[in-house]
Amino acid sequence: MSEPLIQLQSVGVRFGTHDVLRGVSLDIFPQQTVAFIGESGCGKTCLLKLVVGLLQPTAGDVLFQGKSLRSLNEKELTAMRLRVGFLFQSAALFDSLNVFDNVAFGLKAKGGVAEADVSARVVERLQEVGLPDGVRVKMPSELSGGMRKRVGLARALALDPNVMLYDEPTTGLDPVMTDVINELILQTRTKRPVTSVIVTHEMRTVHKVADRVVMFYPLSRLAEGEPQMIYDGPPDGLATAADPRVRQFVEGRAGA
Ligand SMILES: Nc1ncnc2c1ncn2[C@@H]1O[C@H](COP(=O)(O)OP(=O)(O)OP(=O)(O)O)[C@@H](O)[C@H]1O
Repeated sequence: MSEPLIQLQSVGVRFGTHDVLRGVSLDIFPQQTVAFIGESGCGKTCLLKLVVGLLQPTAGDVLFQGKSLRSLNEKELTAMRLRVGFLFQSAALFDSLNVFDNVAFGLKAKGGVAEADVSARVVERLQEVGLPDGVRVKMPSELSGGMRKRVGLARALALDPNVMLYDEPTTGLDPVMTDVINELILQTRTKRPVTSVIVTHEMRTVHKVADRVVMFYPLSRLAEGEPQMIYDGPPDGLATAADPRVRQFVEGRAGA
């Protein structure tokens, strides 16, 4: 197997006296699509933030291509982040910019791309996520939730990222739009050699797009020393997982 792209080594995260993650070790390999699942508050979003250095671990280390994020200076960290696309739950568009400028934002900020090339790239990405041409001049407030998600995805893809991070990409969408976004996530990974990490509550999304699932358990409900990762395997192994907490979760039953 190739070298891991992202490595978490005995990572811990604590806010004040509140321990959120403890002793999490995980290797993510190039072109994997990994889904992080687990009940609310178990630290999934913190894990995404750790991967791009938006959150510093209070213990252990996070490595990107074998290099500790701690060892990167601000310039190197920025260069690394430019290789990572995000799609947040709210799509996080700039409300004062139209769709074109939202999608172009990263390209312009990065610099060194000719105006005509920026335009061509924006048009291409909007087409890729299935948005009609006319959407370019619309403001985010004029768009439906599903369209905002698509614009968010187009924006994330504009920089041709090596890594895509999705934080609950289908939460709050109707079943049809959920399917559209799942398809787009799939399409994104079949079109390019991208490594994806998806935080989601939606089992349909897990089954449709992930090739690996990691389930986390809230530290507050674990005994000292018990591992926080309670499943690491393919989606089709979830229903028959040895750990009853995993089966309970995927069946949507409340745990103990
Ligand atoms: N900046 C912060 N300061 C203090 N506490 C924080 C901070 N960020 C996260 N937390 C706490 O860490 C815990 C885990 O948060 P996180 O958002 O990673 O959970 P999650 O598993 O993604 O939850 P959800 O599924 O509800 O989004 C929560 O208890 C949260 O309140």
